[in-house]
Amino acid sequence: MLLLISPDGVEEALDCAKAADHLDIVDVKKPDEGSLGANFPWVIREIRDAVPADKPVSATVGDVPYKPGTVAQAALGAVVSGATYIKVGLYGCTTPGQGVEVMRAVVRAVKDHRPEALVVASGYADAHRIGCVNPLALPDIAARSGADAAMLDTAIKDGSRLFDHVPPDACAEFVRRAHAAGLLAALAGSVKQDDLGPLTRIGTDIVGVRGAVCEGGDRNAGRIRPHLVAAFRAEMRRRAHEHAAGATTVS
Ligand SMILES: O=C[C@H](O)COP(=O)(O)O
Repeated sequence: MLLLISPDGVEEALDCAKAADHLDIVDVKKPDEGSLGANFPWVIREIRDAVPADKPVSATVGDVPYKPGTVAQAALGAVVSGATYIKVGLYGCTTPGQGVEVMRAVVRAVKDHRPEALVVASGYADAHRIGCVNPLALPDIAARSGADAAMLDTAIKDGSRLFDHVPPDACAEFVRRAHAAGLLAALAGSVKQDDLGPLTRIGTDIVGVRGAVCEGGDRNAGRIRPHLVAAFRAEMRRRAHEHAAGATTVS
């Protein structure tokens, strides 16, 4: 499982760079503009320059409306600025068809510019609270649009967590559908160390985290701390070994 960490700007990205050995993807966002709030192009560029070259930079394009043209242009902005994972939160899409339309436009805009960039279609585990597309529809939306990964995060950051809205069995089904379509499965949403057991067991490819690696577990007032990133990674390793040992015992 890869670890994606979301700093809110250059200063936190520098702290991520100090913990670079313990993380896999640096995800640029602007949390005060929403769960998948988009940051400025120059911030993406600065962060790209600040983190080691072998660490991919991801950028969120926003909690986007159902406006394929607008979103495609924003996605191009993110990839031109140096991001190689482009994440789109389908906030304003109420049907899978709308999600596919937006994501097809994004995939074309991104891949015309940089074919090897990865496009991530993200939905929300708490979709029922905001009226957007069902979380389990995301793998199909991603597959039909030519995206590379399906993701879930929470839209409302009020302390409720991924598993409060989409329990582990349903997340397992999400991962199964993503893998069946040849996609990566990414999960996030106030994930804590305690969630790493189930996330590992169900075969999650990427776990996205912010609050759990901020001081005080506070994604808004706390800052990302390298030692918390290291501790989170250590727990990921422990869970991975435990899971591998269990699999060996069973087989
Ligand atoms: O993409 C990951 C998100 O930023 C997760 O943030 P969170 O762990 O504070 O919910």
